[in-house]
Amino acid sequence: MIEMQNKAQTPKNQSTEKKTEKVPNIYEVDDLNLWYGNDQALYEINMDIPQYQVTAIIGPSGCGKSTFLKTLNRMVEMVPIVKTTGAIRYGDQNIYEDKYRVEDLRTKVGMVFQKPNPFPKSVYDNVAYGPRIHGIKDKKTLDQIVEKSLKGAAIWDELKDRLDENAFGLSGGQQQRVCIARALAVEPDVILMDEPTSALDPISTAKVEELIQELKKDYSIVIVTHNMQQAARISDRTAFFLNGELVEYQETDQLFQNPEDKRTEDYITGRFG
Ligand SMILES: Nc1ncnc2c1ncn2[C@@H]1O[C@H](COP(=O)(O)OP(=O)(O)OP(=O)(O)O)[C@@H](O)[C@H]1O
Repeated sequence: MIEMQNKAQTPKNQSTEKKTEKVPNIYEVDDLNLWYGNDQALYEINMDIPQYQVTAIIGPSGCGKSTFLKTLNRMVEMVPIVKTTGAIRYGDQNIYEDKYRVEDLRTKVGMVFQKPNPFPKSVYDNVAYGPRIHGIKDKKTLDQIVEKSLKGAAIWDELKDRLDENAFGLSGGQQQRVCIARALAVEPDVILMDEPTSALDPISTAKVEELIQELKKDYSIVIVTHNMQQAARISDRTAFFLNGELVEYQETDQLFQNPEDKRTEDYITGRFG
């Protein structure tokens, strides 16, 4: 557990008191190891991820950032040669236990990828996709979900008159916010983001960063980023990975201003990576 200003004890959408309390964790990662075939990509990762905060994962290319992110929704298992040991607790359950239903996890954990990946469908159908899969057919309910999700992704005003247009016709920044709306539409608890702004221009990047700050009131966010300035701007806690190890995990200000590990210092001062 982490001592810091609490934003998490209150239910969603309620104002939060500023007081120092323990922040509950959304995930607790215990001794996680991961191999692709014989190659180990993650080593003994222990990490508590706090609820209703932004947790950034930084580190040089190939250090295991995306792999780690994809362990949090078990998407990493889509690679058949993957093997893991250890545990990731979500709530009171280990999501790597045989009996855990991965479908349950998928409704609670949304994911946004590096390149905007809308479906070749209308804006409306992109956002309504998840709810429809979950059996919602009523048009009025779907209309409400689409509006709420696009508002949540700060793109309703831009798109409310273009809901029938193909999402492929939108700008990259708009596409990415539609993808965020698509993730929000199934009302997840967590949003995993894998370099969500690396394909965007600076203005769209600023919009998505602003949006992330809004979203953390209602969602727990874990974001992989190559961009250290971005991690410093938007995250509450930052984890520095190197060669598959979690070298340092701190409150973001502390990690960037006063890192404990020499390797972290070398990385954030640009000595490698
Ligand atoms: N599908 C896969 N099959 C085999 N090895 C993989 C696979 N995906 C990743 N790896 C290996 O696992 C290690 C970690 O890769 P990962 O993509 O998680 O790193 P990363 O830090 O996200 O890198 P980048 O910043 O370049 O995206 C690398 O050595 C990579 O080659």
